[in-house]
Amino acid sequence: MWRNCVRLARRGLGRGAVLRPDPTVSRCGVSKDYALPNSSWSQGMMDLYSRFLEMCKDGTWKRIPSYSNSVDHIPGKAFWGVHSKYQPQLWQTINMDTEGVGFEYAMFLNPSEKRMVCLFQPGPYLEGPSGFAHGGSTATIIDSTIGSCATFVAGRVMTANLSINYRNPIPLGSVVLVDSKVDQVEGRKVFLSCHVRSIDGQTLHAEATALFIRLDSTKSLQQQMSCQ
Ligand SMILES: CCCCCCCCCCCCCCCC(=O)SCCNC(=O)CCNC(=O)[C@H](O)C(C)(C)COP(=O)(O)OP(=O)(O)OC[C@H]1O[C@@H](n2cnc3c(N)ncnc32)[C@H](O)[C@@H]1OP(=O)(O)O
Repeated sequence: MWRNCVRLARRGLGRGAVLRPDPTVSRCGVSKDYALPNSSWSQGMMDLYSRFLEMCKDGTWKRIPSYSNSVDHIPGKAFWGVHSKYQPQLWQTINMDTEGVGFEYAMFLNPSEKRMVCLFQPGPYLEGPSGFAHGGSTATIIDSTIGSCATFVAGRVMTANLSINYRNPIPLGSVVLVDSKVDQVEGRKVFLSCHVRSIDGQTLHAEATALFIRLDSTKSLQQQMSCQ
């Protein structure tokens, strides 16, 4: 399957094909959960996913679907994306319409530990150095995982600072675990840290720290930004 994805990706790129959002989702607004197993997932990704699903059974962990923002999972919090006309497209941009070529991922939240993990399998469209994930895609998945974690703790947040040390390149098609947690909350500031490791835990691919700032919950993002 992985070889097929690479071939498909290369063919598509060769013809200058443009990936489009899934029309069934963007046109009628029906949400599709992209953070679910598909045929592009490797055995390692499937095994890890099953392990976390198992841990969801006693309520320790909670699976975060792709189609709804993590804010949606916090009781009493408003849906962050409701003010944005672009919200329905966000997930397709991230996951693309062809399985396996972009960001394949699944997120799980541990509320009591204020921890969010992301199982991440980068596809060929994310290539930076030959055969490895582009650093920007690693930054994206880190920011999204840490951001979801901060969102769970503080509600509507934005990244103010993200500092990443890249330790070892991530091979395309491999599976890594992005493990983030909240370290401290000071007023509107949420400090977090994150490690990206291979699934056997032997390779540290990246480590990061981040500062997120909580936004005014009574304003839409657009109102918030136009006030500055
Ligand atoms: C791929 C698979 C996806 C999976 C799917 C999951 C989806 C899950 C989605 C949810 C997760 C979203 C994750 C993405 C999140 C972004 O990508 S956000 C986009 C990137 N970030 C931005 O564009 C932010 C741009 N900056 C800003 O808008 C504003 O500077 C901010 C950050 C909102 C802060 O502005 P403000 O509210 O006016 O706050 P301000 O008064 O300036 O600062 C408050 C305090 O923070 C401090 N501060 C502010 N900035 C900084 C800084 N950079 N460094 C240090 N201190 C700072 C200030 O000094 C101040 O401190 P005190 O004086 O109170 O001690």
